[in-house]
This record gives sequence, C-alpha cells and structure tokens, in this order.
Amino acid sequence: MNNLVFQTDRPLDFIAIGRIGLDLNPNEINRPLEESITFTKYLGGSPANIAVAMAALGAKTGFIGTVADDAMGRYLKGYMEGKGIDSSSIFTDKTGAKTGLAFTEIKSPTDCNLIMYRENAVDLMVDICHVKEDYIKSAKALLISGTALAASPSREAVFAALDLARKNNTVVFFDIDYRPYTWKSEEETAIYYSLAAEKCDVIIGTREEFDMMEMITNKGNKDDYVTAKKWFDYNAKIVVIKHGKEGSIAYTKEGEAITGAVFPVVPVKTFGAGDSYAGAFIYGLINGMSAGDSMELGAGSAAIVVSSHSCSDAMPTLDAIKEFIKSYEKKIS
Ligand SMILES: Nc1ncnc2c1ncn2[C@@H]1O[C@H](COP(=O)(O)OP(=O)(O)OP(=O)(O)O)[C@@H](O)[C@H]1O
Ligand SMILES: O=C(O)C[C@@H](O)[C@H](O)C(=O)CO
Repeated sequence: MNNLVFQTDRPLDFIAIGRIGLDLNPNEINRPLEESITFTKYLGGSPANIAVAMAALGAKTGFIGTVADDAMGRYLKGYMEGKGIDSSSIFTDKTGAKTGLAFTEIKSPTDCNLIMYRENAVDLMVDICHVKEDYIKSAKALLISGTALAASPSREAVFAALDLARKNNTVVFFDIDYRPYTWKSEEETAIYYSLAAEKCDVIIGTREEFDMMEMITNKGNKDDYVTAKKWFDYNAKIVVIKHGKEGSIAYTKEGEAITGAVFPVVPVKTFGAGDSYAGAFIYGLINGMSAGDSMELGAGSAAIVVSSHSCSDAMPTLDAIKEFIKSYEKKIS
C-alpha cells in the first residue's frame, strides 16, 4: 500500500514523455575517452531508459516523443517497439533535427562523465500537437523529466501533458534529470523545474538536483525534509531524494521518512543508476507496493544496471531483481 491513487481501468500502466537518444558507450573502458576507440550504440535518454525499464518489468508502457527521420530515428523507434512499448505517440520529425548523442566516458568504476551532442536535438521537437488527451487518459501514470523543459516546443508539450494528466487523474512522476547542456542558465532551469514540480504527485531527484531546483526559493538549504515539505505544500505526495551509493530517502505527505535500501556493488560505470532506480520504484508503486519496498526494488535494479555496460539493454526483469536481492542478502548474512 502507498498513498497514491492509480486509476485501475486504464489500458496502459505508464507513459513517459521526452528525451530519446543514443548512448555511445566505449568498449575500451577504464581510460579517458581520448583513448577509447570503439563504441557500442544503445538507446538512451533518461525518460526512454525509464520506459524500457518499465517494459522489462512487465508494465504496459507507452512513450511520447520525436525521433529523427533517418536510420537512427528508425533504430530508436524500432528498439522501443521490440521491447513491447506502444509507439503510437513516437513521431518522426520532418525538420531535419538530429538524434541527441551521449558519449559516455568510463575512466574508472566511479569516475564517469558524459559528453552530449545536442545541437538541434530532435527530442526537443515534441510539440503540443503530439500530446493527445485520450493517450494521457489511457495510462495510470505519466513520467516527465527535466531536460524536456529546456526549450520550446518541448517545454510547452510537457506542460500540456502535465495539465491533461492532472485533469484526468493520471498520476504524475517528475524525474528532475538535470543535464546542464541544453539550458541557458541555472536560474532559467530552477524556474521551469519549480513550475513543473508544483504540479507533480511524486518528485525524484538527487540532492544536487533539488539544490538546483530550489536555488531561488530555498537557497543554501541542505536539509532533505525542508526540501520535501516545500513540495507537499503544492501537490506532491512522495518526494525522493537520492544520495548516490549512499542510498535514498523518501518522504510522504503523511509524515513518513523512509530510508531506502542500497545494495553496494563495484560498478562498471555509474550511468543508469537513476533511470533503473526510477523505473523499478515507479513499477512498485503502481503495483500497490509500499514506498519502502518500491525503493528496495529500485535499488536492486540500479545495482544490476551499474554492474553492466549499458543502461537500456541492462534493464532487469522483476524476477532478476528479486533473485539479485535474495542472493545479495545471502552473501552478506
Ligand atoms: N555503486 C552503487 N552500488 C549499488 N547501488 C548504487 C550504486 N550507485 C547508485 N546506486 C543506486 O542507485 C540509486 C540512484 O543512484 P544516484 O543517486 O547515483 O542517481 P542518479 O545520480 O540519478 O544516477 P545517474 O548517474 O544515472 O544520473 C541509489 O539510491 C542506489 O540505490
Ligand atoms: O539521459 C541521457 O541522455 C543519457 C543516458 O541515456 C545515459 O545513459 C545516462 O546518463 C543514464 O543515467
């Protein structure tokens, strides 16, 4: 049981809107990117990764977004379809915009960086006309993620989706997903993030992401509870603050503070922790699990994904997460 109310009579469990792009992960790892020679291409983009995570767990999943009118766009749409994700709201852009690329640098298990190529990125072409009320109404939950707020027309499309979700009792999750590349300034980011967060039921972010979002209204605050309380005064019912391998804490509007489980592993790379955590956490909540149990599922999924070379391709099934947690606990007992 948790404090969210999901409409049970909906054909889809979950829809995400926003970034869908390519991750190019070096095959020669534990060295600077200058020294990597070959790369494996994977589907990437935080909300797309979360949609893949949900589908791997067995959730009926859809996606709203735009892909390039070329081989990369076809690959991404086809990949989603191959995972059983409904692609009826994945549109092919005709303006010549290109797929956003994320080159990952895996210098060591803990020193990882991203170089993003996002000039004229096609994922920011998602437009209000792509957001259909009937589609939003067909899902129990909608996920928005911060980067889609960085520029028009994507910004307006996300706000339209938010308003339609609220009108139709579709529970809204906000993954702050702060990527500086696409924004003009930190102040601009904080303002649009806050306007979106006010409308959301569940907000998920790292401590640093909340610091960014609250840089105008809660400047200097490092207290997780003060952070959470601010959003309960709007529409939030659960606020999750992530602290990397130290784990996470969730606050509920009813006053609980839940420390999330963490299953420390030596990762291959740090990428994908947040997306896999979010996917399994949301899956748990939609399926009636408590916030604490959902956090445990999220942490198990994240431990598996950081131990793998990719994000999207490594998203685990429910059985795989349960098996991982069981064997992890056996190992340390
Ligand atoms: N080294 C690790 N070992 C095991 N679990 C981890 C590790 N790092 C992160 N996690 C798990 O993943 C969750 C989310 O991680 P984190 O706080 O780093 O998110 P994030 O910064 O959004 O991730 P990302 O690097 O994908 O952007 C943590 O709460 C934890 O459960
Ligand atoms: O979100 C992105 O655009 C990049 C991701 O796909 C990347 O793999 C990552 O950082 C996941 O957290």
